[in-house]
Amino acid sequence: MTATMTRPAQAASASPQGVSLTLDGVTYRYGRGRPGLGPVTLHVQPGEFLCVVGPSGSGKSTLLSLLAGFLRPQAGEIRLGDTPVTGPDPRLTLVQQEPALFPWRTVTGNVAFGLERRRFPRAERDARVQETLRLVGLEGYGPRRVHQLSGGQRQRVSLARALAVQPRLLLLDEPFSALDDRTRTVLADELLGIWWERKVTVVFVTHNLEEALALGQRVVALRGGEVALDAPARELSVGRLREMLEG
Ligand SMILES: Nc1ncnc2c1ncn2[C@@H]1O[C@H](COP(=O)(O)OP(=O)(O)OP(=O)(O)O)[C@@H](O)[C@H]1O
Repeated sequence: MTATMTRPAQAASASPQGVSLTLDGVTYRYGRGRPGLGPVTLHVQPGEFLCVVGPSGSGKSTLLSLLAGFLRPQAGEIRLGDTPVTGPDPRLTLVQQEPALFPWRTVTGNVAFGLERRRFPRAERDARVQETLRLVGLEGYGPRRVHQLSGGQRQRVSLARALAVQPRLLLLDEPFSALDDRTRTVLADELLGIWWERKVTVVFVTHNLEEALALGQRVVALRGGEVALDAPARELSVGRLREMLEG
């Protein structure tokens, strides 16, 4: 990443919309060998912005799949607030590396998708779509088709779709890695603004150590499915993180 990002100085403060996230001895095994993840114990505060880094195969995707409720841990428990996560949970949404948008729908249709599924009344749905498009800088793009958009704009739509339902936990899986450096920096900066405005809890997975340090209040590094490091971003450097991950 080339340009600098300006992180709001403080954690999201008064009455965050975000919910706390707790992993208590969470373990997931794909087969008989070593666990793909775990055991992992971790607590994320409401409104906190956590970045998760780690080399290929360290368990990042497994962690997100568990948080999203796509996988169920064989041991331990995941909780949002006080409630265990036992499957896909309406309080959280996931933004993936490749925006999985519906090409036959307009931008509005894509952003409205989650609201339709949750049976929001038409007027509220329309208002939320407009508000969310403004939030991601796509005001006026509603009638466009997805194929008329750039990669960065498509990822904005994906982010808008995730935000429109006003999640209390936002999961992001390498959301900017397919974008060029400049677009990546602009979107990362905007994500920070959105986090600040919405006060949502964020878990952001990335390979990019600079991105993790620029965005996260706190960084967790996974190695071999376990937490190798968990520290405030301000106490870390790219060099220290690299050493930890390679060591
Ligand atoms: N479907 C699967 N079947 C068997 N083992 C798997 C499966 N998916 C992941 N694993 C194993 O679980 C471990 C963690 O993988 P995971 O995909 O979570 O890592 P990752 O950090 O997301 O990697 P990457 O950055 O390459 O996406 C690895 O050892 C991997 O080989």
